[in-house]
Amino acid sequence: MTRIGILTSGGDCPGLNAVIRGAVLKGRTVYDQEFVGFLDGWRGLVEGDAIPLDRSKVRGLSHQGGTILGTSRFGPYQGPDGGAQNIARTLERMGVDAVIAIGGEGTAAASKRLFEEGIRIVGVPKTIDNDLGRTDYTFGFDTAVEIATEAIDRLRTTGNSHKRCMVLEVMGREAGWIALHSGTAGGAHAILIPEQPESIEQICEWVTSVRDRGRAPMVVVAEGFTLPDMAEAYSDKGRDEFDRPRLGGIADVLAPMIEERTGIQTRATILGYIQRGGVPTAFDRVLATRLGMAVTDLVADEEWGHMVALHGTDIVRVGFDEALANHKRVPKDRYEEMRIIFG
Ligand SMILES: Nc1ncnc2c1ncn2[C@@H]1O[C@H](COP(=O)(O)OP(=O)(O)O)[C@@H](O)[C@H]1O
Ligand SMILES: O=P(O)(O)OC[C@H]1O[C@](O)(COP(=O)(O)O)[C@@H](O)[C@@H]1O
Ligand SMILES: [Mg+2]
Repeated sequence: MTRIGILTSGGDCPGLNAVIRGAVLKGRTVYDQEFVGFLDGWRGLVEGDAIPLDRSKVRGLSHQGGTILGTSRFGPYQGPDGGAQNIARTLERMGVDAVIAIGGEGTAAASKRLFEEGIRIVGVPKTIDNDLGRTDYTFGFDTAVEIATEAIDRLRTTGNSHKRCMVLEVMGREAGWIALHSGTAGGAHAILIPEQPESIEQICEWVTSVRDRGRAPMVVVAEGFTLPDMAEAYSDKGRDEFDRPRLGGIADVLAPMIEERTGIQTRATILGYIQRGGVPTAFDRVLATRLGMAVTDLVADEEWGHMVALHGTDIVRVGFDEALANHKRVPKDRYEEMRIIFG
């Protein structure tokens, strides 16, 4: 019997629990695999802190947001017990044969390094930003887009009543997928993403033309968006555990600029962690369950160094290196497609 340790790492998102459930149910049923769950991401692996995961533990999990295992931005090379050699010893001591790491590009980069140093590890892609390469969609993204779209719908009615310009900030550190999709679904008059700088003059031109038609302008901005004169994304919250700037707040920067230049009352809303909380959509539950089930095949086939991914409607296998080499940002033509109707 193969004993597998599962961990969830990086930012959480709806669907993580559905992956865990899918893996445990299929692994037990088809391959007679046994599971433990490492707690709080890589920390649990490094410190050998795990709980047993049997059928009863994953019951009813597919609709539950968050992760029952906890997550963190702790790194596998961190601390006196970190590093591949120590981890190999810890796994042996715990009788764990293989690791399933559910995470984004940071987790995949760490997994790749561990794999190259001999750890039997496979992955499941996770990112709410949807920017991991070689997979069409990641679970959590659809849920975030639904939540952001509902926010736009709600902001519209209050914006219309007051004839105000409403600026909604959504997540998207380096990729503007959530902004592009929710802005498109909600009929935003301008969508601002990290990949495409827009000048404040251009933004105000769109806002003014909307007002001139008697409408209340709706602007959706991703947290990683920069104006042409900004060297980096707006951050006033210090740094995260991995020493990256914590983003958030660009909407508060833009709103007074728009108000001052256009004379239109402008209000900012930062959606924040609401996008990552709560129940996953049906789409995300299905995707997460399928990915969780498929990753047990990777372990059974000993395809270490690979992760499962969505291509069209198929679940396929891709190498960590391949996924990491293709950071999936919004292509110019996808942005231009919508930009035509801004304003
Ligand atoms: N290149 C790397 N080498 C080793 N560890 C890494 C690397 N990149 C990220 N990590 C670790 O993996 C954790 C998860 O990555 P992070 O980028 O925070 O989330 P995600 O996996 O969701 O992208 C990081 O906080 C860090 O501790
Ligand atoms: O939980 P934290 O560290 O505040 O993370 C916030 C960041 O996580 C994200 O949600 C993306 O996280 P993932 O790539 O890990 O899914 C970003 O959009 C946001 O900048
Ligand atoms: Mg990341």
